[in-house]
Amino acid sequence: MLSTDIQKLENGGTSPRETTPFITFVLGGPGSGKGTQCMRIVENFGFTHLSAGDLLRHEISSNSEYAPMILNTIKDGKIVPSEVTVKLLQKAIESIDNDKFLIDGFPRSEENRLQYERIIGMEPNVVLFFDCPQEEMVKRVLNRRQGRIDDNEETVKERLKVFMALTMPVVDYYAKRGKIYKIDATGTEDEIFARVLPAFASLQFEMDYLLGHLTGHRKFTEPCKIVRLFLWTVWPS
Ligand SMILES: Nc1ncnc2c1ncn2[C@@H]1O[C@H](COP(=O)(O)OP(=O)(O)OP(=O)(O)O)[C@@H](O)[C@H]1O
Ligand SMILES: Nc1ccn([C@@H]2O[C@H](COP(=O)(O)O)[C@@H](O)[C@H]2O)c(=O)n1
Repeated sequence: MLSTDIQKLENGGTSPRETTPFITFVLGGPGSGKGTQCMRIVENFGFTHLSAGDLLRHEISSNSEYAPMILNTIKDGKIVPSEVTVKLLQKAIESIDNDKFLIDGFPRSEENRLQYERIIGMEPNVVLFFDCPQEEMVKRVLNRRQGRIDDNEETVKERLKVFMALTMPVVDYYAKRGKIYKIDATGTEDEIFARVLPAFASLQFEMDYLLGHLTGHRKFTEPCKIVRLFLWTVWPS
């Protein structure tokens, strides 16, 4: 039996949320600092952090029927089949009482993205992309020392290949749709967070409006987006 009741979800077991949550996808290569910056965004902006990698690692440690497949896929630096990852995300989103989510390390491929759209049925509101040179990412991964099975030279090489071949097309897709906030992920954690802050500051009004924390008319949504993009253009970091 799955720890996450994937089967139950396939049968429509979990009740849908009443409000549409504000979804931020967080992308970047291995070791680019996504998880580190997500923790700070959570502290400052009240998001719930859902790391796709953590959800998959949780499946391994809870010995679900998918555990051996997920373990081998992570060990090889490849991508777990999208239906598994999306069901885990769906279950988490539907069971957590918050209306703002940071979905970290997802979508890793066009297949991930399409499966998410098919099952969850909505687009992300914004996508943060942590842009980091490969040699810096490798250095950070090899210094992480948290006992991760994929933090070794061989797997990180494969993860970088997968990132360039499968994840970058997703970044390009969202860039074309005007949803990408590209963050220079070099420097100290503080310096990087100082670049993240203006992105969320410029989104605050739109988030509050969309989530019904402000009163007003729906026609304000488009002007909000224009103001947000303007602020981001003149003051990106
Ligand atoms: N700006 C930084 N400078 C140096 N080290 C950093 C910086 N930001 C994060 N790190 C460290 O680099 C390692 C990788 O960071 P983190 O886990 O946040 O990256 P990630 O993008 O979530 O990685 P992955 O996709 O592999 O899970 C961690 O050990 C973290 O403490
Ligand atoms: N959408 C995803 C996310 C992750 N994986 C697998 O987990 C590994 C670790 O992910 P992190 O985000 O914690 O770095 C990753 O290399 C993949 O093997 C996945 O398949 N799909």
